[in-house]
Amino acid sequence: MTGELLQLSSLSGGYPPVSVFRNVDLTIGKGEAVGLFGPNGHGKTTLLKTVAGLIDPWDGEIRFDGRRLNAEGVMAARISKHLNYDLFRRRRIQARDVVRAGLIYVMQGNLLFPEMTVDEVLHIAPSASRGRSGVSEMQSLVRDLFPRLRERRHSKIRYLSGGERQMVSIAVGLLALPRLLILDEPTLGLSPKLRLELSEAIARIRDAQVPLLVVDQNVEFLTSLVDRLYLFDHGSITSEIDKAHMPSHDEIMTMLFGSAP
Ligand SMILES: Nc1ncnc2c1ncn2[C@@H]1O[C@H](COP(=O)(O)OP(=O)(O)OP(=O)(O)O)[C@@H](O)[C@H]1O
Repeated sequence: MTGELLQLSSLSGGYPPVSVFRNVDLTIGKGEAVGLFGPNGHGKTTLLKTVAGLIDPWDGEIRFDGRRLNAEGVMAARISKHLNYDLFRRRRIQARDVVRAGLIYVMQGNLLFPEMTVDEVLHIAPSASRGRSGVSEMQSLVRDLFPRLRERRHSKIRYLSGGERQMVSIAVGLLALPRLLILDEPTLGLSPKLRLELSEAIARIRDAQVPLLVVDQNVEFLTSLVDRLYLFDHGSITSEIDKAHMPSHDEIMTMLFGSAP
């Protein structure tokens, strides 16, 4: 394995019995920032949740730093729709193992504990990085990136704006000392000013050498951020584009939809 951090090979999955993505081949090299762009509802989040160990893959391979994270073989059909599949069949991938390996997924929609304060949430985050060095450096990067969180440190999560919650979510991901940080729609639903603030913070995370996989609907943000961009359509990767050959917004729209809107 040469320099690959994440390697997905012929990965397929979905919500049984509905297939959502199929035969996905995707790699992220050490130190790389990679983007995934495509229409809504075509399976990007389902793919990311599968890589994060939240959903069992149906077929294919997830390798992280050369180590296989999912069990070998093809997932058999579900025996009964009335039974909890997880109760009688071993999971094919464990979210706990994925996190311990350093693959950290910041979900879409800021799923945080609403009754906890910012400080409380940020203090439990480093437990995922037990025994690894670099926590204080990461804490200092987080303080630099999101000074607003210091001002809001005694506030409960439920009282934060959408942008502030997104900052907390990304901060939690960083404090877990990711070897790869996956961000799912980090700028979704934010005002233009906050979107810019978040985009700049994510560019600084890239500059701090944290490998990234980012899904976002803002294609200009993605193309300026990443070393490589994958286009994703109807559950499959349709193109892989290098930074040196990055198309314009209109060209990407034409590649995906046949014409720019
Ligand atoms: N928990 C679920 N159970 C069953 N189907 C689901 C579930 N979550 C999502 N889906 C379906 O899976 C398909 C892919 O959704 P997914 O959220 O992965 O797409 P997406 O490309 O990330 O879109 P978006 O950008 O809107 O989140 C959609 O048809 C969606 O309705």
